[in-house]
Amino acid sequence: MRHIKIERATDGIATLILDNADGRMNVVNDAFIADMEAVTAEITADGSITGVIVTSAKSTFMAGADLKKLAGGFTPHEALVFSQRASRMHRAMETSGKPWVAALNGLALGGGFELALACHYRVLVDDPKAVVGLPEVNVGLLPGSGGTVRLGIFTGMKTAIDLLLSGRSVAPQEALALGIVDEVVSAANLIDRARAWLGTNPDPVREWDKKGWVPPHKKGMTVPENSAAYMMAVAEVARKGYNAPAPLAILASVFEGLQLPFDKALSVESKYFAKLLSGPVARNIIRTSFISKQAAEKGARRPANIPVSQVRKVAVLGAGMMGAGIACVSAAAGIAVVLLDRDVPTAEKGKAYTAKVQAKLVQGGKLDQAQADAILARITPTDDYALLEGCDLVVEAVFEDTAIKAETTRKAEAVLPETAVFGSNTSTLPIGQLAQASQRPAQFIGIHFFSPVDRMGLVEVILGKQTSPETLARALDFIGQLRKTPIVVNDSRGFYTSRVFQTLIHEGAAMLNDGVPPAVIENAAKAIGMPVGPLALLDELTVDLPLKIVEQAIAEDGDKHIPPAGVAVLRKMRDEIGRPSRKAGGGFYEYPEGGKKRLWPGLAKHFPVGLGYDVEELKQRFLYAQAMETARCLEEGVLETPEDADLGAVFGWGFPLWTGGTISYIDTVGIETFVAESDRLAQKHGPRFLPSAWLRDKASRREPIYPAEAGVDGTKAA
Ligand SMILES: NC(=O)c1ccc[n+]([C@@H]2O[C@H](COP(=O)([O-])OP(=O)(O)OC[C@H]3O[C@@H](n4cnc5c(N)ncnc54)[C@H](O)[C@@H]3O)[C@@H](O)[C@H]2O)c1
Repeated sequence: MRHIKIERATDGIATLILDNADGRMNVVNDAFIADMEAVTAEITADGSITGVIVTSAKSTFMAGADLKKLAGGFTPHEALVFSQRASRMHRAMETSGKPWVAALNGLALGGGFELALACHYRVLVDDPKAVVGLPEVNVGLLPGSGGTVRLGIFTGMKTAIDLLLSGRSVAPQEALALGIVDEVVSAANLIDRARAWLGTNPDPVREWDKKGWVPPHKKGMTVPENSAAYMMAVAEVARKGYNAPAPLAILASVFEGLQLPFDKALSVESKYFAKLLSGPVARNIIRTSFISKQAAEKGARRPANIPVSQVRKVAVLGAGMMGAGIACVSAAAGIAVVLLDRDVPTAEKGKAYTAKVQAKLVQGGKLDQAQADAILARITPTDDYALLEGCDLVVEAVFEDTAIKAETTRKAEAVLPETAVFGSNTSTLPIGQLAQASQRPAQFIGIHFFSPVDRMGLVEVILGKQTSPETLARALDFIGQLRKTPIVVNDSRGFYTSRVFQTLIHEGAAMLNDGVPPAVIENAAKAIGMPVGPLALLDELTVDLPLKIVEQAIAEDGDKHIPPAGVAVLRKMRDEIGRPSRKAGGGFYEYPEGGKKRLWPGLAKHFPVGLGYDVEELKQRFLYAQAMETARCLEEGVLETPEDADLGAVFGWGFPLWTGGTISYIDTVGIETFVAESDRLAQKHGPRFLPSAWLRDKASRREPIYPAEAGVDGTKAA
């Protein structure tokens, strides 16, 4: 047995020690299930064994399912077989005729906690890191090996729904209060307490396996608090506008499970699980937010054969909003930071941002004061370029102005070591253009952070034509030190994220011109899962910024991918109406002092509401506009991989995770449908939706953009 060790004691108690031979954590996969089936059969047949303790040799108990396996592509039948087998594994433990106790020595999540729930008793170590929970909803799934059924019985509908729909991790004391673990004890006492409970001669037959057991909510809808909790949860799911099918499947599985005989309930749960696992949403979420993300973080795009480097001293030029954030995350990663601005008070103000962030972490118990002080002490605010001596890498974050950026580049290079990498945090200016000011264009690169830097995990790396592979490797090593997720794109106007993101706001503005009520526009964007509506976004950005970008693009290459009607709306807001932004006192919204922002009623006069609109088509326009522009980026070589496209979309500008990202969205819709629907939208709304020959060609060959038939780890689908 490779993943489970069995120790037999003279008192008849067998201890199973989970110890995944292939990885850092215990996970549920075929190999583990096979081991567990064999060991359970052995225990059941062995009359000398009187009780079983399950614990782990790792620092955690068990993390859950092997996500690589789950993303591998399942048919509905394969998914059903997988779920039923895992369910049977737990049932075999539960009905072995011996009492089982889970001695949870660390975190137990997902499949790990389902295994614990299948034991007759659970003892959890009293350690803040030893959280328990069923987070499957976060990957578009439900716990499919008894989790929804047992949790429903243990806690009742309301708590089960709360835990399953939030997917939250529960700390030991709360787990005890909720009754999902039976004891919380110190690490030293864990096994003794498990053993002591077995010593009390517990009944190995669960109540639901006894004759005459009535499911707790057999009366179903007639139990008022049960049906009320269910209906309120359904309404809440609708209100939040979830697009993934998992929440509704979870609700149905718990609700129906509480009304059925136990094994029937498990089989219903398996069916819901199979539907989710064989559908595209779970696959998309897992692929982007786990598999591609981890690959990017482990250096998927890092040029090989270049020694791994480490930044010890970084210069951040410009201590404004972005520079302050970049200094903060660099110092927190243990890097010495020179934070330079035009004058010392401004640089000091930038440093104060780190003090504020660290103070919050100390307050929340995430950091102690000495650590916070050490982080702050790493930042040296200055206006003196001489201090840049010895910096391995620079991130320039001064105003978005080519001349100012050129001046800071020249001044910095005069002092920096010959080998230093120069990264610009520009969001729109082509890297090739900025590199003209550099004496060392091979060492010049775009390192584009997102705001707020300390909370946004993505960094878009932009390669100029002359950027060397070594510079790319060193930039990626730096991003790795900051524990952020990189994507790598090639130079062009707006690169990838800024270029595609603007299509959302221009589409929203065009809708206003079409006569769609502003509230409907905002709600349509939120209904697909965008975090903020386009009009609210425009108010935050100020209409000047997208206008400047689009006007330049139109002047240079007559951009046909931006709706002219949307551009006209932005111009009108700025030039005629005089409401360019929130900062300027108001834009599409008004911001009453002390009150909540609300859409500005004057919009109705300037943009009269038309006769009709189709909300589904509005949603489609938002999704298609962004997906189409991403496809163009891939076709033009701005993007090199669909993985970079999806990571940038989801983690850069908040494209809804349920889609997996803009390219996964096209593949999920189906490339032929995407092209046909785009043609329809183009006819109705303009050439920005027209598919290119490249897309049409793929559609004619029914060739998805992600490599066909390959699992996400490169293996053939199971
Ligand atoms: N704001 C965002 O969300 C965001 C996101 C990604 C990238 N960016 C890019 O990051 C850069 C900075 O943006 P920001 O939002 O932090 O701007 P900001 O206006 O908040 O900060 C810019 C800072 O640069 C300083 N500065 C200006 N000229 C200087 C000079 N000659 N020498 C030294 N310091 C100088 C200013 O004093 C100011 O503190 C821009 O290129 C912007 O496009 C911004």
